[in-house]
Amino acid sequence: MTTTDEPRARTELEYAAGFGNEHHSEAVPGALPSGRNSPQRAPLGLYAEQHSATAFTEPRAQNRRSWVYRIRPSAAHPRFRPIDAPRLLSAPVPGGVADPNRRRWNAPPLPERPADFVDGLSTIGANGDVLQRNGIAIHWYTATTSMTDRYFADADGELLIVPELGSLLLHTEYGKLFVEPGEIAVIGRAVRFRVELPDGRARGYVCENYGRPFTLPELGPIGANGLANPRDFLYPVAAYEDREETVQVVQKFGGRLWAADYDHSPLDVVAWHGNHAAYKYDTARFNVLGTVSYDHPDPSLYTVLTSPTDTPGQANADFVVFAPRWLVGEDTFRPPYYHRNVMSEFMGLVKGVYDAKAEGFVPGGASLHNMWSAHGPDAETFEKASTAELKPQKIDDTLAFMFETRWPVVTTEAAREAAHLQPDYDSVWQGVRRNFTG
Ligand SMILES: O=C(O)Cc1cc(O)ccc1O
Ligand SMILES: [Fe+2]
Repeated sequence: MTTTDEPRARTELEYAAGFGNEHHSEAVPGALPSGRNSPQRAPLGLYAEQHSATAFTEPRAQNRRSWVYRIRPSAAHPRFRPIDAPRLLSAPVPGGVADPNRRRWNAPPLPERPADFVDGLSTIGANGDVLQRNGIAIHWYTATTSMTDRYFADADGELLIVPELGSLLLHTEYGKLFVEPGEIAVIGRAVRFRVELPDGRARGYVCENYGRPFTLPELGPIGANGLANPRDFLYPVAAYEDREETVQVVQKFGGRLWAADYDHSPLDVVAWHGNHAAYKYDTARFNVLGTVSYDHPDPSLYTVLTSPTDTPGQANADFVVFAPRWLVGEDTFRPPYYHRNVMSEFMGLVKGVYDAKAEGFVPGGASLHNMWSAHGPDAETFEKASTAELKPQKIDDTLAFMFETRWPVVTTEAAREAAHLQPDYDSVWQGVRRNFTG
């Protein structure tokens, strides 16, 4: 197999910066036609092809499409056949239960048998409808082998990947992304890729977004800067595989996996331009804003990316990070308040301790507080935070995140029966004392 650049040290990969920019990149000089997208004959004998991630007619501010110049048009492939993937499910979840109970899981174990990124996808829950292009699915991935002769594409949604353990080298149609815990990657809908595991094993979370592509939230009165700044989103530069041998291409389509044997690599894009691709973001770059007076602001202030719906403010999914930050609120209960929320909240932990839970919410684990389910600090956290001296305090060495969504997350049987489900999550609030002095 020949590639444009053999695996290089992680830090040496090149990127192009800017969220949603009209990026352009060529792995071979002259591969990108100038002045038009589809010349009579594309340069270097390449085929021109458009990838439309939004309807042709969507407003400019939303429109996502890229032009790629590849060795063979994507159309050159044989028939797809369905393959089994019993743990990778879609909405509506078969046998799923919309459950008001709060759930918490420990980290899932890594597979004992070799499993690549696709084999290791296991669905926790989903909402909406995969065929209606609304809702999300939430998966864990646990992988112990790299994808070498196998490629994946998700026609059902874009993939927001949150690594918790081990780095990922994502070889995509648009080039390579190296992503490690603390960073996130988004693979655009239907972008073909394969996942290499530089550390030999990997675990993390995936939000499969069936709805509108993730975008940056509006900033309103915050102003022109802040939260996740557009220039910190990094896109790959073109890098192609020129490979003429049998490989398997797996696509997720309509909630099932389908496979076809190609006689070449689908990562044969020599040049591209556009704004539909894959990108990564380092959460350490998140400009955390908070109170400098009193009270605990709502966590929407920590939104990195949002997938909007037609109802303003009601996200299909928000991706929110609880990153290191200073707490300075005066006369304030500083951790997350007790609350009930019509939106549903799935949380994961990449590292450290989350400030609402003294213990039990562990890296690689997860919690689900569905629509209106009452939650908030555990007993120990309340005791400490309600009596602490309110000096400026740095929350450090931690990264929790939330996928917040307008519909309840319907859990899979596998998630409800998992050995790593904590049996008695409710008890974390049992010790909350009665303090009423009447
Ligand atoms: O439940 C959670 O821990 C997430 C959360 C955090 C916060 O700071 C305020 C509200 C909220 O739902
Ligand atoms: Fe919450």
